[in-house]
Amino acid sequence: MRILIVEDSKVVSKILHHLIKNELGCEIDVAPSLADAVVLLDKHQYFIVVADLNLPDAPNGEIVKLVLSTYNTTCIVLTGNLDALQRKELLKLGIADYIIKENRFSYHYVVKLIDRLHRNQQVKVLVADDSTVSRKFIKALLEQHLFQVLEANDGAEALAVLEKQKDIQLLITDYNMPNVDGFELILKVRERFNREDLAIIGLSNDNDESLSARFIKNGANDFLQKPFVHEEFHCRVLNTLDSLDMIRSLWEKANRDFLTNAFTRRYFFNKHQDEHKEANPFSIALIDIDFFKKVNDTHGHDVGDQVLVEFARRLNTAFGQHFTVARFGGEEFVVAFKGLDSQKARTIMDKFRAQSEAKPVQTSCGELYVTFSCGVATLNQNIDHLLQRADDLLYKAKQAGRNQVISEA
Ligand SMILES: Nc1nc2c(ncn2[C@@H]2O[C@H](COP(=O)(O)OP(=O)(O)OP(=O)(O)O)[C@@H](O)[C@H]2O)c(=O)[nH]1
Repeated sequence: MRILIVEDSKVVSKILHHLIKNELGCEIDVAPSLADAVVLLDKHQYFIVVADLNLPDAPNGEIVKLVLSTYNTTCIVLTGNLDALQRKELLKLGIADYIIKENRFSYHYVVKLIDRLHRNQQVKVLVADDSTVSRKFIKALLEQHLFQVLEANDGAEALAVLEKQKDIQLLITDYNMPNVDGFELILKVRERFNREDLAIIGLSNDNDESLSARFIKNGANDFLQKPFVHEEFHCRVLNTLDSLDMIRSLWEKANRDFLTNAFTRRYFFNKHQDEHKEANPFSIALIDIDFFKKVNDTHGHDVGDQVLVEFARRLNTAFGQHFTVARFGGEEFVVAFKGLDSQKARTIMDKFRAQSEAKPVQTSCGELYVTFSCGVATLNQNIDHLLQRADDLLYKAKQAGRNQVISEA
């Protein structure tokens, strides 16, 4: 990504250049005037132009129109002050945002906004509203912030879109809609999508004061009363997505092992604790790398870590798409084979064992050949009992000489 700063104050452009470079590491050009900016805009494709409204050769914000219309590039406006009329005109032109140069937080906000806009390109937002005018208006605002926008005419259509496109991160829904209204929609959506999967902002032009609290109590992350101003809309969307990122990162920390990125023991139990209540066969393979202590003792802990990372990667590549792969601790992993009996699970595990044994792990100390032992058991009581049986079988595999998979008869 390449950014252009158009700013005649050397101090301001230096601060911005420093912050953007440090935090985003992207390429940055600086133009002190409109004429210099045109030369650079003709030469490069910019992701964002951060432009000062008052330039020596363009004192009335001419740069903004030029960037938006001639170069079709997203523009963030920097200004010392802004009156109500100027603000209205800038928003009408379709700038991403304006920032008043007040203090150091203003410059940090610019950096945060550029980063957000960059990430927004991958973020899908669904707008559910039966009013075409309102939907198109919200869509235009979201597109100024570079989101991928999908539309639904009512709650039922929104549910169908969410069902098809599982990677939508934000739903913005109106309250009054035919078929399925905003409340019903949120309730149905929350049955299927957790807060770490999907954020929701409710909207309404209804005068009912209790509406915002009702929306939030029913599972929305935020609520906006119509009509709203551009800036408030953008701030709410930004905040909501920031908290979604935060929730996701906390979730990852709790459920993914830091070293190998495999799921944690905690995730495994949360997901499979109640498996015995379902009728399907359910097997687990408990896996333990052979003589792993020797790897550490001979080559050092770092090389041991490299082996663990590669081993987890192999397990994930082989099974991760359909089954749960978790690190139970140390050099012990588990694969939950939902839908497979122990014979089937043993067969595919043994195939994986043979492939893994034949392929050396590349480490900083060279190639290392690693084997593992494994016990496979099928659920007939509860998950703790199942793990105990798999552990007994794993012990048998170790006793029988290692590098083998033993399952229940
Ligand atoms: N590098 C590294 N080593 C770990 C980690 N967690 C546990 N270990 C080491 O894994 C080793 C496990 O050793 P043991 O339980 O004796 O098992 P083993 O050497 O694999 O022997 P068998 O299981 O009997 O084949 C210990 O040396 C632990 O210190 C880790 O995150 N990184």
